[in-house]
This record gives sequence, C-alpha cells and structure tokens, in this order.
Amino acid sequence: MPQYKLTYFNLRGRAEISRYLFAYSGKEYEDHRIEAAEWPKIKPTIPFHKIPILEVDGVIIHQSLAIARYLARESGLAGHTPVEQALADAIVDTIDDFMTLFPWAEKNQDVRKQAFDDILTNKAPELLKDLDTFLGDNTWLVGKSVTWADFYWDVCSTTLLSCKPDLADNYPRLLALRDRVQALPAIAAWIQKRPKTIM
Ligand SMILES: N[C@@H](CCC(=O)N[C@@H](CS)C(=O)NCC(=O)O)C(=O)O
Repeated sequence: MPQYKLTYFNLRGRAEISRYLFAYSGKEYEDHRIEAAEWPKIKPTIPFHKIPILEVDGVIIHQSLAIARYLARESGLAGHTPVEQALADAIVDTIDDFMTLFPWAEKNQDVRKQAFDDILTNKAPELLKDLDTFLGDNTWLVGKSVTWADFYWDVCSTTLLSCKPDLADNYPRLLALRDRVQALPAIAAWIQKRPKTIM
C-alpha cells in the first residue's frame, strides 16, 4: 500500500472530496492540515505553489480534482465504463465551475457578502435545476452505483447550504442524494469524526 500524505489548510474546501475518497476506500493516509500562518513559509517549497497536494510515496500530485480523480480510479469510484467516467468527470467539472465563481479569498467582507448573495440567489438556481434534471429519479448521478460525482455534490452542497440553508429546498431529489451519500457507513463515520471547520 503506498504512503499517502494529503496537505491542505484546516478546512474542508478543496481537500474534502479526497478525504471522502480515502474514507470510503478505507485507505490509510496522513491528513496534514497547515495553519494559515505557516503557509507563506511553505508555499515556495510546493510545486505550483497551491494546495491541496497529495504525496504518493513521495511523488507530489497537485490540483484537487486530479488528486480526487486518481483516488476515485484507484477505488472504483470513477465510473464503470469510459462513458460513465466521462459523465462523472463532466458533473464534477460542472459543479466545480460553479464553485469557482465565488470570491473565496476576498478579504473585504461587504464585497464578499454581496458577491456570495448574488451568486447564490441568481446563479445557483440554474445549476440546481440542471443537476436535478440530470439526476432525475436515479439513485446516483452516474450509472447504477455511487461515484465521486455524488461525493462532490455532497461536499460542495454542504458548503453552499452553510451559506444559504434553504438553497435546495425546491430540489428534494438533490437533498435525498445528499442523504444517501451521508448514510454510506464510511462517509457517515468520517463526517462524525472530521474536524469541525467553517468551510
Ligand atoms: N485549481 C486548484 C486551485 C488550488 C487553490 O487555489 N488553492 C488555494 C486554496 S483553496 C491556495 O493554495 N491558496 C493559497 C495561495 O494561493 O497562496 C485546485 O483545485 O487544486
């Protein structure tokens, strides 16, 4: 079994999808969380200077979705056919396109709040409607079993709902999908034990 070390801030953020994948697969890993104050010293030492990174036996992989896709493939959660894999990738990218609209690093709280309110009020409905249509009455977003696309929906919607709790009230099927992901025993155990962080 390779030695895995996942480095990120003490946040769910862009590392949580990989933490879900580790939890689900039962693979041991080091969940290395750095303090914001340490970051300026660490940043120059990291290839491409962004986190998360995953070290696999010392090899450094960057980009959160490349890391997660690698872990999903290793654990049979990337989709069972090339078409399912492409669909799972597409759903993850669609959710990620939306998540990257938010000015996460904005320091001015008024500017930040205004931008968040605008995106949650005016842009989220289209994403939710499209995801709901895509899911339909299926149990999982892609294929007949859970994939990392379902995990990504749960991880990202947890953050979105923490900003606007009634965001998905009109989409009971999307909320039920969250419940199904969170009821998977390994995910339920992880959610129970993970550090409580704002994002
Ligand atoms: N597309 C990259 C984005 C990585 C990224 O922007 N990471 C942020 C934290 S979420 C970071 O390293 N910020 C510190 C900095 O830029 O100095 C990914 O998904 O990994």
